[in-house]
Formats: sequence, C-alpha cells, structure tokens
Amino acid sequence: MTDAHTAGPFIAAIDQGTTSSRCIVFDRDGRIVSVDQKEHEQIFPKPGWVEHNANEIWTNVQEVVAGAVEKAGITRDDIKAIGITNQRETTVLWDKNTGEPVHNAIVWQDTRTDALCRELGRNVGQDRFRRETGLPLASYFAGPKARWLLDHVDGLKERAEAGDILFGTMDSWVIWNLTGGVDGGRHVTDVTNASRTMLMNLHTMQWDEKIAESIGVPLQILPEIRSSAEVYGEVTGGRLGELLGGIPVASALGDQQAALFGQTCFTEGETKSTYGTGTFMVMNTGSKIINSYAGLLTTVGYKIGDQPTVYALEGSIAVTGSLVQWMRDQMGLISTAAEIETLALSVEDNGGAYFVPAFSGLFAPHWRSDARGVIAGLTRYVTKAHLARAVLEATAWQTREIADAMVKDSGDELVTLKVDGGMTANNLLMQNLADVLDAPVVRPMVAETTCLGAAYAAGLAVGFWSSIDELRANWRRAAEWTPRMDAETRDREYKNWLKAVERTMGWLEDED
Ligand SMILES: Nc1ncnc2c1ncn2[C@@H]1O[C@H](COP(=O)(O)OP(=O)(O)O)[C@@H](O)[C@H]1O
Ligand SMILES: O=P(O)(O)OC[C@H](O)CO
Repeated sequence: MTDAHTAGPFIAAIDQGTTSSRCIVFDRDGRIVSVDQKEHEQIFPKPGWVEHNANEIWTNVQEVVAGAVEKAGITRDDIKAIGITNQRETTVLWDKNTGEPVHNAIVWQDTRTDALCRELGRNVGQDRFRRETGLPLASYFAGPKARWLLDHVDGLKERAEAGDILFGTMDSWVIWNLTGGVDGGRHVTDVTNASRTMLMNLHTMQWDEKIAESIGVPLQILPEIRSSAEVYGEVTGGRLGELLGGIPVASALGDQQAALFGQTCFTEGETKSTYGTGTFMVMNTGSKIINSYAGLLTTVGYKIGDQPTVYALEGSIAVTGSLVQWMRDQMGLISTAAEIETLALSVEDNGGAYFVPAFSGLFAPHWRSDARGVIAGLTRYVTKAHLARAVLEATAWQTREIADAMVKDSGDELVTLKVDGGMTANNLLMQNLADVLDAPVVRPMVAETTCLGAAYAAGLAVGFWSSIDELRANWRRAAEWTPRMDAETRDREYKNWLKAVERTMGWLEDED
C-alpha cells in the first residue's frame, strides 16, 4: 500500500523473466511501492530443449500488473507510464490475425539449434556473424530459433511469406498484446533485444538483410526496431485496457541491459553482474563497439530516445542459480536455495572438488556447445557439504573467467563490481566472489534493478525523470564485500578450476 513516503505519481515495470513474470510499481525516488509475481511452467520436451507457453505468459503478465496496481492501492491516473523488461532471446512466432502463437516459445537455454549453427558456421563462416551482429554462432540467440520454427511447424513458411506471421522476443509479444493485439497492436522491439537476435547489424542498428537471408528468416516477420525509451503505444483493450487503458507503454530493454541501467552504470567502464538462473556481467563501453577477441558478446547497452546508442560488452553464464535449483530439485541435497549456504559453511573448503555446470554447453568465454557438466577432483573424502561449496564456487570462478576476458577486451581494470539478483542473498558466495575477483563487490538498496531500469527508461521517456543524473542520485549501497583471499590460494584454486573446465569440452561429438 502507498503511504506518506511514497506519494504518487508512479511508474510500473513489467519483468517477463525466465521463471516468472513480475510487475513492480516504483515512486519518484526509485523505491518499491508494490510487487506482484507469478511463475510459469518450464516445458522440457527433450534433453536440451526448453519451452514456454506464450499464452500462459501473457495471462500471467496481465495478472501481475493488475495485482501490483491493486496492492499499491492506486488507479490509472497515478501511473504515468509502463516499462517492459524481459528474458532475452526467447522466441515466439504468432499469427497476427488470431493472436495465437504457432508453437511454444523456444527459450534462450534451449540447444536444439546447435546443428543449424554449426551448419551456418561451415557455410557462412563465424567471422561474418561476429563482425556484423557482435555475437558468436550459438544456439543461445533468437534468429536460428525462428528458423527452426519455420522449418518444423507445418505450413509456417508459406504463412510467413503471405505476411500472416509475426516474430518476437518476449518484449515484442508483451507490447503487441498490451497495445491492442489483433486490434492494431504495435509490432516493435528495442535495440537491446534486437541485438540478441543475431539479425541486427550493430553498426546500422537495423535488420541485416544478408544475415537474415543466410539464417533463413524473412524480413517481413520482424518487428520495427525502436529505442529503449520512447512511447510505443498505449495500453488498449482486454483486461488491462479496462484497468489501465491509455497509459503509455514507454520502455523496453532486455533484462540484463535493464539491470545495467537500474544499477546506474551510465559511465564507460562501469560494470554490473546479475546473479539469477544464469549470470550476466555487462560493462558499459559508451559509444565504442568493442569487438571481442576474448569470448564476450558485443551488444547494445541502451538507447534513450534519440540520444546516441550506448554499447556494452557482456559475459553470459548459462548456469549459476539453476545449479542451486538442481541441487535442490534433482539431487534433493538441500530443501531451499538458501540452505546451500548453511551446508557449505559446515566445511572449511571444497575438499578438492570442482563442479563445472556445463548443462547447456559453456557460454562465455568458451562458447562450446559440445561441453557437458563435470564434477572433477572427487575422492571418498568429498561430502555433500564440499559439493555445496563447489556449487557456489562455480558461480564465482565463472565470473572470474569473464572478468578476465573483459579486462583483455576493454583494457580497463575491474574497479568495483555492482551485483544484484536472487543469489546475492548468499553472503558466502558474495565474499568468495570478492576473493576470486580481487575486487570489491557492492549491492544496492534496491536489489530489483531489472524492473528499476525498465521503470527509469519509461520515466525518462515521459518526462517523469528529467535526466540520468537525477537517477544516479537514487543509487544507494546496501552491502559491500572486500577481498580477503591471499594471492597464492587464489591462483592455485583458479588453476584447478580451469583444469576442470577443460575436462567438460568435447563430450558431445558432431553426430550427437
Ligand atoms: N540464498 C541463495 N543462495 C544461492 N542461490 C540462491 C539463493 N537464493 C536464491 N538463489 C538462486 O537464485 C535464483 C533466483 O534468482 P532470481 O534473481 O529471482 O532469478 P531469475 O530472475 O533468473 O528468475 C534461483 O536460481 C535460486 O536457486
Ligand atoms: O530471465 P533471466 O533473469 O533468467 O534472464 C535471462 C537472460 O535474459 C537470458 O539472456
């Protein structure tokens, strides 16, 4: 409920994430007024495949927006804009005449396009994709997922060619539905989401016709690329139309870019890392498009209205928090995620065990889809408590590998790492992170930086906030961890970690 400290008006932000959708209402100081959240089903049709039901997601989005508005005790007149942030790369195709998805959405973690990516590498070459889109050929990205759907859903290519099919990452799907759906919904995406499709040229910020043709995605199904902060349309029709009709839909950013913005990393060199299902470290590189030679992604950080584009370097780690979930749900070694800390603290160290969770291959900086998970260094001495340590250390070491790559690519030392996300509740992990990075790690008061970033961008678009300097003043430190590990231990442990990483590679062979 609102109180004297949170007088309106407000901005609402929708975070359509991998495991849940949530809506948060923020006040002018960037403080949280209310939150509503709902999980959706994770569909695993085959090993390596992950799908979501896009209709379920849209239903949940409507519910959480209504829920957050109700919990805040506010009405349409109190809300100046709605912003969107979303899990990136997850791909849905739908019929623009009926609004029905043609298939479940294919989720970013899904590896079904591995073979297609290898084929594209052989026929077109890796370098061309990297040069034009900033991305290595990997099953992670949206373009090849769209091609898979066009190849595997009966009659879809013909319907796409006839102009009946629309492509979207989850921002496009949510915005199209929010702004009217079949009755004139806006088919748009923003530059950050477009930069994850492998179809956008980073230099022109438009769809790259030749790349789209080589992947096999017709241009007519693609949304219009817009900035991350501008009014795309108004809430119209349906359940939300009654409740919030007329409110501008005024921002869209991929969730990791939204977190960069919410952490107010507005200066070149500032870096954040978000610890959720996966982990994503993003560094603001200003107006520079830095080609990565060390295994990072070159991507768009944000673009506010007609201001110049801000670029970024990103290190993406597929499995971090989901490894803790796996210990809980598949192994039954803990009953809550938080218990991993208690279990890990019951021993002094990892007992010699190193756990490399290459469940979806290895993302940055290796980009090896043939890798699979290993636990190395096992002896009879190792207990489940040592494994709990190894699980947490896996997140820290994977971050270290990316931090090293960022230093190589950007030439900038990591001064401080701003962190957020569910895993930052784990003190042992955060201390370990500061130790292995040999740099301070800081967490802000508002840990919901993803929604906050989307709210900030929407608020800037409608003049609710006047400038990014006003936003910077809202960032306040809640916790800080400083390095305590001696260099000899750090170097020895890192060497062991890298040895374990090597052992994951080449597990899958070409025909697998
Ligand atoms: N105390 C904890 N220690 C370690 N991992 C945790 C802890 N609490 C939550 N997690 C992990 O964090 C993830 C949830 O974080 P969240 O930021 O909500 O993720 P997402 O936005 O990706 O859904 C889960 O994978 C969970 O296993
Ligand atoms: O929804 P999250 O927080 O797991 O984020 C997923 C990323 O956007 C994938 O690139």
